[in-house]
This record gives sequence, structure tokens and C-alpha cells, in this order.
Amino acid sequence: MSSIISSLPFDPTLTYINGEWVGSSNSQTSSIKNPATGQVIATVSESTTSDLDAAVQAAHEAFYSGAWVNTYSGAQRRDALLALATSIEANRQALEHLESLNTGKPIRDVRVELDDTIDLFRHFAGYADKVEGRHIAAQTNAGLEGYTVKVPVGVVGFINAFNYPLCLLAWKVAPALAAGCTVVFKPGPQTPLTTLFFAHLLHSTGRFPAGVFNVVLGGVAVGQALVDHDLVDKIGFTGSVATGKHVIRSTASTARVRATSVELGGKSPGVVMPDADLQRTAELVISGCMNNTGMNCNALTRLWVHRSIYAEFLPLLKAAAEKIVLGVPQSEDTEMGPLIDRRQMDRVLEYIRIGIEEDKAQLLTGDSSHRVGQEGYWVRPTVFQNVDPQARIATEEIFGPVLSVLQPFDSLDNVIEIERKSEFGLAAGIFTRNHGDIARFTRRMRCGTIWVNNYNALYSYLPFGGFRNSGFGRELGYESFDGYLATKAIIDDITY
Ligand SMILES: NC(=O)c1ccc[n+]([C@@H]2O[C@H](COP(=O)([O-])OP(=O)(O)OC[C@H]3O[C@@H](n4cnc5c(N)ncnc54)[C@H](O)[C@@H]3O)[C@@H](O)[C@H]2O)c1
Repeated sequence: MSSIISSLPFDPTLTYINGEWVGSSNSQTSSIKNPATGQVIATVSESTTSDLDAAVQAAHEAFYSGAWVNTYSGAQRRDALLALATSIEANRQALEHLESLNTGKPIRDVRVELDDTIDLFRHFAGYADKVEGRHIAAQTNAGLEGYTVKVPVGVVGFINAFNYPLCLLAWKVAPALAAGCTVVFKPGPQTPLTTLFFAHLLHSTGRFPAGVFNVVLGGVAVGQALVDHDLVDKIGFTGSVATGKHVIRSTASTARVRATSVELGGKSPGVVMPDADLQRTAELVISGCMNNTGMNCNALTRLWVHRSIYAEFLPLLKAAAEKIVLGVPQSEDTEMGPLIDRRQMDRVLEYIRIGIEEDKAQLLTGDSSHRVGQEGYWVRPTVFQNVDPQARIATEEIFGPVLSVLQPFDSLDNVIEIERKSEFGLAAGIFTRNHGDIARFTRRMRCGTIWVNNYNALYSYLPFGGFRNSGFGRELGYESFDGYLATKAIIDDITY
């Protein structure tokens, strides 16, 4: 067993339900692997549907007893979340090493994710004491006054993707707890370890009543049971389009419908205009695509390059891709780690094969047989050029380090028209100093985030989410906090 696992301050074979550490009710377990080596690093419990039921009942009781939202004032919830942020900060080194070991992420990237995680808890703590409604003065001479009251939506069931375990947990849990909701959280089955560490830290603050935060572990069966449970008031889902659509259908077939927010996949375009700083843009595009080994919902994977600079730009792109350092994730020099598991690696290699064989693109760089060490799930940064915009590698989400540089374009307006019809609408980027082009692009593109002369920067205070098949609902920003509140209208006859 790795020394990181043996020195954890909690028992990873248990999970956290109703303020206690418990095993699976049928002792079922699953193995967690280090994606860099393929070796098993830990055994965790698999929650059963009866464990899930216990977690939801606990969250329901904690919510409806008022233990979190009534007994605790907004200011107390704020202080609890601030204490939690301080505790995460005090334990950040151990969390970073655990996250890097479980995900294969380069340690320097995980540090940025820990910065974000801590910031997210502090940011949303600031909203906890600022739940506000509106007052509407009497509209008629009948003396009726109206005002709105915002209340937490209740029990939120969260289902997370594997790719940013701790950071996406913070995206979800920080605003939900700040709003006064209680939570049942299911991490991606491949990457549960920092979620358990987080539960340990939350428990250790002594500021969160039992049942306010609960963890269930496993895959499809427990996820589905969470979506279907009648005591869940809202589902927050992050994952693929196929699973997301299934989740939406399921929440509509339960006895009581419930609010749903789904953050799904993407195939985000970038546009390089003739006046772009080509060297800088090549590096931004490559990191925009290859960051997190391409397992990034908003990865820049469809690149439009203007005809007038195509020949000059592509060698810069190739050089930027080839200089990325793959290696042991815990080494300070490593810039790119492995894919999460064999299934994901096989999927990416299959797309690279399709790209080569479909005859709608040419391979510019990439070596599909690359390995770092004998085991592990490694694929080198891969770039295709002259890609037909309809090719499969140009239209389907690969979720790996594969960039499609499309055939050269002449008109930005045509690009916008094509992209407005895309299946996805998560993000886009444009590289130019021309203000008119920036204005046309940012106003006409139909997607949730648009980066201008940068890519991938996200902030606690700006919302993130999709159009079309990239999902609905917003995470981050005030918009996400508001998504955990329901509005009541009160009409008061002041003459009575
Ligand atoms: N838009 C975003 O914010 C965002 C962020 C990260 C990842 N993603 C997307 O996530 C996908 C990759 O993640 P993944 O492979 O973990 O996705 P996935 O859809 O396979 O799984 C997502 C989660 O759903 C659970 N699940 C599976 N079947 C379920 C069911 N029937 N009911 C309830 N839960 C179920 C899984 O166990 C996992 O926790 C990509 O498509 C990526 O674009 C989106």
C-alpha cells in the first residue's frame, strides 16, 4: 500500500453517512487504481441502495428538522464554511498528493485545483448570510403588498464526474451548503479518495450537524438510486450527455418531479484570426486542449485557423504539443499525466485510429503507442490537421488529448453560423485583437463561456454551464448559489 494511503487520517474502506463512518451494508468493495501505473492503491466500499436510503433519510432529517438552516443562522453557516476552508488549507499538501495519486494529475496542476477549492468555500461562505428577497410595493388600492422569500431547495443529490474530484465537489457543495441545503454526494467511481478526505475534514470542524453532508460510493446502481429517491429535492449532475439525458428522464418519472441541473459534455471551438499573436496563441490552444490530459468538458478541441496564417501557424502548434512533458505525476517537471483508466485510454486510441483511417484528416503529431512505464493509461498529445468539420474526431467528444485543426476558413461569420448549429454549447475561444471580430463572436456564439485571447480561466464569481447538449443550470457565481434557493411569493393585505 502506498505510504500516502497508509497515512490517511480516515479509513478509506468506510464512508460518511449521518455524521458517522460506516461500511457498506453488504460489505461490497471496489479497487481504486493509480492511473499512472495501473496498480491498485486502495479498496473502498460500494454503497448499496439501503446505504443510499440511509444517506438520503439523514439529509432529509437534517434539512427538515431545521438543524442546518433554522438552528444555524446564515452567519453561522458562513463561519462553518470558512472553518472548513481553513481546514482544507491546513491539509492541502496531503490532499494534493492524494488527488494526484488517484487521478494521475500533475502535482503542479493539483495545486491550482486546491487553490480553487479553498477559494470556492470562502467565496460561497460569503453568500450564506446574504439570502435576499424582493419587496414589491402595493400594486392596487386594495392594500395588498407582495414580497419574495428565498428558501433552500432542500436535499440535493450530487453525482460527480471523475475528472476534477475535489474541485467539482467544491463547485457543487460550497454553494449548496451556503444556501442551507443538505447534501448526498456521489463522486465518480474512479476517484473517490479526496471526497472521503473532505468528509473527514468537514466532520472534524465540528460545525456541521449530522446528516448535512453524506457520501455514497459506487457507479450506475447507486447513482440511479439517488436520482430516483423520492426524498431528494434537487439533482446536480456532471457527466456525459448520454448519462445526463438518462438522468433527466429519470427525474421526470419519479413520483415527485424535482429540480435538476446537468453539466454535460462539449466539443468547444477556438478561432485563430489573421492578426493573432501566433506563438502565444499556439501555446494557449495546446494548453486549452491538453490540460488535464484533455479530460476537460470545456477543452478546446475544434480549432479554426484563418487561411492566411494556416501554413505559418501549424508548425508552431506542432512544436507546442511536442514539448509537453509527460511523466510521473508527482514529479515537479511533469506537465501531463495519464488518462483515468483503460476504458478511457481505449476510447481515445480508438478515436485516433478513426482519425487516421477515416480519411478526413491528417495526423500532424502524436504517437498512439506511447507509454510512460509499462502499465498505466498514457496517450501523447495528438493533433490532426486539415480536418473535415464533419469528421467524427471533429464532432464527437473524445475526452482525451486530441486536437482537430479544421480545414482553413475564410469568413468568421461562416464559422459562427456553423458553430451555432453544433450539438454542444459549453465554451468557445477567439484569438484576435480586432474589437469588431471579438464583439461579433462573443455576442453571436450560443455557449456558456467565451474566452478572448485566453482559455480555461474560471473564477468562483463567474457562472459556468452549457447550451443545448452541454446541459442546463449554472455552476459557480451567484447563479449557482441562487440555483439552490427556491422563491416563495407572499401576498399580505396590510389593511386587514
Ligand atoms: N459540463 C461540465 O461542467 C462537466 C465537467 C466535468 C465533466 N463533464 C463531462 O463528464 C463526462 C466524463 O465524465 P464521466 O465519464 O464520469 O461521465 P459518466 O456520465 O460516465 O458518469 C458521470 C457520473 O454519473 C454516474 N452515473 C452513471 N450512470 C448513472 C445513472 N444511470 N444514474 C445516475 N448516475 C449515473 C457515474 O457513476 C458518475 O458518477 C464528459 O462527457 C465530460 O464532458 C462535464
